Parts: sequence; C-alpha cells; structure tokens
Amino acid sequence: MSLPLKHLHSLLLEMLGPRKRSTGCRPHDTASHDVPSGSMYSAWLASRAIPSPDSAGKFLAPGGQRPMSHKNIKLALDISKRCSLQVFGLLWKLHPIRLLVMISLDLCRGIFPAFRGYSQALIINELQTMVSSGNFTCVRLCRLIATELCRLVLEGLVDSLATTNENIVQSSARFAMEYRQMEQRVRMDVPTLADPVVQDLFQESDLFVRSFSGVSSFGLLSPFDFLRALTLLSELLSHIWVLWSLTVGGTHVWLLIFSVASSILPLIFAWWSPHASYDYDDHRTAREARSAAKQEKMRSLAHSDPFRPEIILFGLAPWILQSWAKSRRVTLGLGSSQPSAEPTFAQALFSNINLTGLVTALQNIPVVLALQSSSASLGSFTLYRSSVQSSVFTARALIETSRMAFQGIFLMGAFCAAMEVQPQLQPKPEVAVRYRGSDKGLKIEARQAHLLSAILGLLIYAIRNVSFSYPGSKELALRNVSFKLEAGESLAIVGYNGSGKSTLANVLLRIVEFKSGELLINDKDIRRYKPAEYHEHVTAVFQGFTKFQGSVKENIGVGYIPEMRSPSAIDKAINLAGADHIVYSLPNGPKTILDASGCNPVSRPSDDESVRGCPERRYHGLSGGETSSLDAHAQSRIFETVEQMSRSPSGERTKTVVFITHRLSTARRADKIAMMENGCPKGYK
Ligand SMILES: Nc1ncnc2c1ncn2[C@@H]1O[C@H](COP(=O)(O)OP(=O)(O)OP(=O)(O)O)[C@@H](O)[C@H]1O
Repeated sequence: MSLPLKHLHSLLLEMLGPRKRSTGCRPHDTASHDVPSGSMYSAWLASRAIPSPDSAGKFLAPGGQRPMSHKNIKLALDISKRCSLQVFGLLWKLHPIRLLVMISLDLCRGIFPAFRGYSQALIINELQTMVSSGNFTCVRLCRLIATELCRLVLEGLVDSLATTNENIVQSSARFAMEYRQMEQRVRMDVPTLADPVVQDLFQESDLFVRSFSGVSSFGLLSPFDFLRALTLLSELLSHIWVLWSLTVGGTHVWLLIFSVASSILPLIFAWWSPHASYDYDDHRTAREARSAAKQEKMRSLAHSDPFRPEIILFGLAPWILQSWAKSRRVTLGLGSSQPSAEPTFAQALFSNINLTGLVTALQNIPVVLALQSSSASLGSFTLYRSSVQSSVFTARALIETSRMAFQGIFLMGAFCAAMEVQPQLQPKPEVAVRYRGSDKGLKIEARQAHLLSAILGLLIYAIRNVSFSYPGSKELALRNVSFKLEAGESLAIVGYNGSGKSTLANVLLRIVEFKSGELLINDKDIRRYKPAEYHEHVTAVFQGFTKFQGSVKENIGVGYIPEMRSPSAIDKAINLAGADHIVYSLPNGPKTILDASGCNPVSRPSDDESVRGCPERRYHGLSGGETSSLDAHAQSRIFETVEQMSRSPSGERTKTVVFITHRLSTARRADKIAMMENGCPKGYK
C-alpha cells in the first residue's frame, strides 16, 4: 500500500471513527500526561472544564471561551500572578528601553484627546467672543490656531515615533515567542505529542503566540494589546479630569448627569434588547468547534496534492464537499435547527434603529438652555460634550478589552504551561546515565522485571515483559517481548502484518515508550539514556520513508546534518546505498528537486520562485521501490551494504543490526530470528 494511501486512511479514520480528537469536548481521563497539582498546567486544565452537569468531566475545545464564573476569575488571577511575570520578563529582556518608551508613549497618547478637546474649545471660545463683541482682531485667534497646529504636529510626531518603536518591539516579541513555541515543539517526543490534552494545550499556546501578530480583532489579545489598555485608561482618566474641572463647584452638575445618562442610554438599550446576547467572538460552542475542526480537515483534504489519486479513485469529491458544506453551515449558523446565535431580522431591525442621533439631538436642548441662561462659553460646552462621549466610548473599549483579556489570560496560561511540559521519554536527572558504547555495537536485552513480578505475582502477565499499547488503544501491540542480542549480533524480525514488528523497532529506537518490563541497552535500562544522546548511536530506515520537498542532495543530507553541505559525503552516501544509477539518471543529478507530494512522478512546473526561470531544476518523482519498498534484488544489495558497514576493515563486527523483513531468504542471513505473532515473538532462535 502506498504511503499517501496509508496517510489518507489514517486521516479518514480520524475523521470518521469514534475518536477523541474530533469532539469539541474531551473526557477528562484522556489526559495521560503527568499533571502535578498546583502547576500552571493544572490551572489551565481546570479552566477548560465545562461547568454544566451533563458535560461533567469534559473539556472545552481549544480556544473555547471560558465563562466569567467565580472559579474562572480565581483561576485567571492565579494564572496571571504566575505567568504574566514570566511573559513580561521574556519581553523585557528583548528591548528594555524600547519597552519602557512604548509604555510611556502609550500613556502619553492617552491624554492627547483631552488636550485636543481643550485646544479646540479655546478656539471656539475665541470665535464666540469675537462674534459677540464685534471685535475681529485675529492675533489671539491666530495664536490659538498656531498652538493647535503645533499640537497636531507634536501628536503626529509622537504617534509615528510610538508606531516605529512599537513595530520594532512587536517584531522582536513575535520572533521570540514563535522561537519559544518552535523550540518547544521540536523537542517534544512522539508519546508526549500523542497525548490529546497536550495537543490541546499546544493549540491554545499557538493561539497565544498568534496574538502577537496584531490580530486582536479576531478575538486574540496579546500582552501588547493589554498594554494598550493603559492608553485607554489614561484617556478615560484625562476625560474625567476635564469633566471634573468643568463641573467643579456644582455649576453644571445637572448637565453632566443628563449628558452621561443620554450617552449611556443607547448602550443600556442595546444591552437590554434580545440582540444583546449575540457576541461575535463567543461563537466557539463545542458543536461549532467540532464543525470548525471537521471543516478544516475537509478543506485541507480538498487542497492536498498527495491524496489526489485516492480522491479521484474512490470518488471522494462529493463526500468531501458535502461534509465540508455541512460543517461550514454549522460554523456560519446557516439552516441550524438549534436557536441561532445570529440575530433574527426583527432583532437586527430593532437594534439597528439608531437612537444615537436622536439622543445627541436631545442633548443639545439643555446645552442651548444652559448657554442662554448662564455665562458658560460655547467652547466649554463643546469640550464638555466631547469629553462625556469620549469617556463613555473609552469605558466601553476598556470593558471589551478586559473581556478579551480575560480569555487571553487562559491562552497565556496555556503558553506558560506548554513551556513546562517535559518530553515523556526524557529521564529524570537523578536516574539519567551517560551512554557508553562498545566497539561491537549495542547489546540489547528485553526482559522481565524480576522484582515487580515477584511482588505482584498475580499480575505477572501485565507487568513482567516489555509490553506496549498505542494511546487510546486497549489492545497491546507488544506483549511480553523477551530476547537478548549480544553486541555485534544481527536479528531479523519476521511476522505477519500488524504483528508488532515496527512497534518493536520503535521501542528499540526509543521513539515510543513501553508500558512495562525492562529493556536493557549495554546493560543499562534504555529509559535512563537521554533520547538525543542515544539517537547519536542508532539509526534506522523506516518503512514509511519520508521525502522532504527539496533536492535529492538535501534529502540525503538530512540523514547527517553536519555533512549536509559536503558533496563528497553526499556522493559517498549515494555510492554506499548503491543508488548511483538512480540519482545520476535524474535530470539534474543530486540537485534534482524531489516531488514529495508523491502524486506526480513526472516533471512539473515549479511554484517556487527560486526554481522558476531555472528550467533544469525540475521536480521529479521517485518510485516506491527507489525509496523504501525494495524488490528482492535491491533488498539483497542493501543488506550486503549494511553487512559491509557493520564490520571493521579487518572483518570484525562493529555494529548490531536489527532488520524487519518478510523474506525468509533475507532473514536467514541474521544470527537470530524473532518470529512476531500478535505482538509477541513466538519463535526465537
Ligand atoms: N498509531 C497506532 N495506533 C494504534 N494502533 C496502532 C498504531 N500503529 C500500529 N498499531 C497497531 O499495533 C499493531 C502492531 O502494528 P505494527 O505496525 O507494529 O505491525 P507490523 O508488524 O510492523 O505490520 P506491517 O508488517 O504491516 O508493517 C497492529 O495491530 C496495529 O494495528
């Protein structure tokens, strides 16, 4: 079966089967990751619990909105107390001075609107005085206008200085956060990433990192947007100060009350109306999240090249389209039988009747009356009115920012918790040992755990030998595997499909963790070696060989990064693999770009700018046999090469070799043969 087909099947199973990933809510017990209580991880986890009784033990989908409950507020406070300093510290280290400048300028910019209103009020007052007195001497007016122009220029200067500074700080922060995220991702191992709760954690952490791209309008709030709340706060305070200074002595208190009331009346009206429950950001219910995930999978299936042959062959197009459309309809709230979050036409009409104009007009009545009956100036009333309206507007923005910040705190918590996650295969420092190799290669021993089996006699079957099951599977893929391989020996693993050969290889390669038993490498428990150090001494060619989108040279080079750019090392590798005739018959030899999509074995025009205009660097496919699915002849040749490589020039064994084969003739070459059946070596010689 071809690799793309395998991938397609696993993808389809993922989408169709009874699976944990496809649900918006997760059962609690899927978390296999060790959760220390009181950690950031446990606080983050607790915030995802769905409070309703029928969802007991289930979690919100990644990115799901946390309700503003008492419990969540406490968790948010706890997370911000522990995590904000960590994140702030990270940002502080990048550009301390620039960050300080950014905060100061943000605070300054907050008071600009109040100054603007004040300056404009002075001009209006001057005009009023000129008109009422009939004295049209313009010196003072010109001075005021010049001051206003200077203020405008200064505001513009500060704005551009702030924006330039902000861009530098934001770009560095974005890089630093993305780097941390990438660093965390690449150091994770297979068992950790297979944990569905860790997957969710990383997804929310990714959302936090994405918030640094300045996409707060999509409901993501970065700490920088949160800093901008300072601007809003200083703006609000400056407006309140203006209002206070205008009403000091109680001269126009009734006017203030009337203005504030008329400004917040439309807000109260909107809040009270049925439409108010609609919230653009808060649409991630479990059902919608499930549909969004499915819609995304169907979209990528429709756009993916590697799956194209199967899509055509199995006639999957209508199914993809229908499934996508069904999910998309749910996320868009179209034709849903459930009460829609979207406003109905009547609600929309009701809420869209713009009362603001009417209220503003009404506001003018007391202003006019006050102007006629008091000595107050037109300028001060203009300032007064604009300050009231700006205060209400700023307060609204602050409330909205706080609401988004509340959700942002949990995403920030996810980021900090993700940084705490340790790869499961990493040994604890107190048990870690250095790898000590031998001249002959690895000595491997998979054996029973004597002590445990003696104590737990009745449970011997479950614990005594090397056993393994895949996450989410109750079936053991390896059961009670025991064998011994001396350094320099070779072992052939044979067996039916699905008997556990690849799983055993992955356990030996320390790619997956086994559940029980003991695996000794050079007389030390494999779990005590740091995986990275261990991997420096072992290598493997996988059945599902990965082709990277790049040249043949690069594909060979990734096998040993230090020599990646060395033409002689690449040539030697090509020669050792006996691949000279394949590689040098390609249109551009080792420089030929491999078509990693696997769907087009012929040359195709490049989308890559670097390749375009360079006709000889064309894409080229390789057959399955040319990469990993070897015919008898190729297999024999490869084993000759491996045999040659595993001996010293004087013919002594220097490497231990384990190979999986379906051919008895190949297996006979090995010193030992393990016949796998149902996860267990039945015959071992
Ligand atoms: N990711 C996975 N999740 C759950 N079960 C798995 C997973 N991968 C393999 N299995 C199951 O584990 C068992 C052993 O699979 P494994 O791939 O080790 O078999 P194999 O002997 O290498 O087969 P083949 O010869 O077809 O490559 C099978 O029952 C398989 O269904």
